[in-house]
Amino acid sequence: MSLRHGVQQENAFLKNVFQSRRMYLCELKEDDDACKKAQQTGAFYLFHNLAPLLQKSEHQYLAPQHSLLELERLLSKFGQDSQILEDSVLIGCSEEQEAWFALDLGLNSSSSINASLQKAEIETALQGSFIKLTKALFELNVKDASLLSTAQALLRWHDAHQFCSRSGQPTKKNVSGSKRVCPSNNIIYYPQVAPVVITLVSDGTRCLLVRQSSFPKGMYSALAGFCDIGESLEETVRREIAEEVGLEVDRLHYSASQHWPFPNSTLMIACHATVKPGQTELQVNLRELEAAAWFSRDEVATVLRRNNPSNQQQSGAVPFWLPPKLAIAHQLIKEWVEKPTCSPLPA
Ligand SMILES: NC(=O)c1ccc[n+]([C@@H]2O[C@H](COP(=O)([O-])OP(=O)(O)OC[C@H]3O[C@@H](n4cnc5c(N)ncnc54)[C@H](O)[C@@H]3O)[C@@H](O)[C@H]2O)c1
Ligand SMILES: [Mg+2]
Repeated sequence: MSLRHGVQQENAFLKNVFQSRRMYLCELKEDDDACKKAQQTGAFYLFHNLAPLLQKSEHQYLAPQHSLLELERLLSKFGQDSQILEDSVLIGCSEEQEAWFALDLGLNSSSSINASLQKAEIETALQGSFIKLTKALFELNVKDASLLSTAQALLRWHDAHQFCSRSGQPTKKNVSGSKRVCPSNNIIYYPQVAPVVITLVSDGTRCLLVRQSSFPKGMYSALAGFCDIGESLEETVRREIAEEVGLEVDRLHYSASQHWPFPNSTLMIACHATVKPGQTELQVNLRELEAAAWFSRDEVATVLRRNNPSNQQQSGAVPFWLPPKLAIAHQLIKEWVEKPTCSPLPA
């Protein structure tokens, strides 16, 4: 077998695995019986008031999985019936089609008659701790960070959408948690995503970094803003940049996107934008930003190389730091530093 043929076969195999995983997830989302069956052999990630159960291992957190049987034993140990399991949501599946679910033991949902379980007691029983995602996200591996972010967003959405906004009646979740339905009028509610554009603005030689007062001390990032209803992404980019720093965008191009769990789960759409040389004077909107400034490629490259606030405090040499690797702002900034001459598309 030639090398090329071998690579083609492997690619075809990977494509099949990906395809069958997608099809399986699609079936579980819509088919309540299939999803209930998948719970029997599936794995559960646990939360308490939207904080995931984690175990500390050396320099990172691990997210333990539990089987349905283990959960039923846990609930019975605490004198709870297993009705709370109906609140679990489907968050993904393995290549071997083991379905993954998330369940919050601390939220009092309408479908659960159980009082929320005591956090400390569960932590002791499961040898872990419920840790806020804001604290743990950057110490998780990429797969767990993504799964737990999705899980938290879905659990939060269900917790906040238990009643129909038309009839006021309780809505009912399907088994997978991909929707809720109002039994009195059949209105279907689907989990919502708020789109946000995040843009790294450049004048060709420098990039614009900004600070909000809510950012950790010393951290600068790219400029971000929520899409208004009726806007295209391009319109949002132009409006946000005009509103926050008073600049006019010349060209922009799309880079990548990311689900972001903070503060309430958004879809971050990342772009690069350029302004015309000579039109770089900033009018910083101090209601939105604490500071905004142009930084040279060398300054940004230096900070990227040693991007850890504590390192910088020790040396005292670098006055600011950038978002961590997992954040799409970091990727945008890295792209700009590494590909200074990438040609922008017309907006
Ligand atoms: N992943 C990353 O790298 C990264 C980097 C920077 C910012 N962010 C995220 O981008 C998001 C938006 O940035 P921003 O705060 O500059 O946005 P912004 O400039 O639009 O300002 C926020 C304000 O927009 C209004 N708003 C409009 N629609 C909203 C909605 N659906 N939800 C909440 N507020 C809404 C509110 O008044 C809010 O105070 C933040 O949630 C932040 O966490 C992510
Ligand atoms: Mg903003």
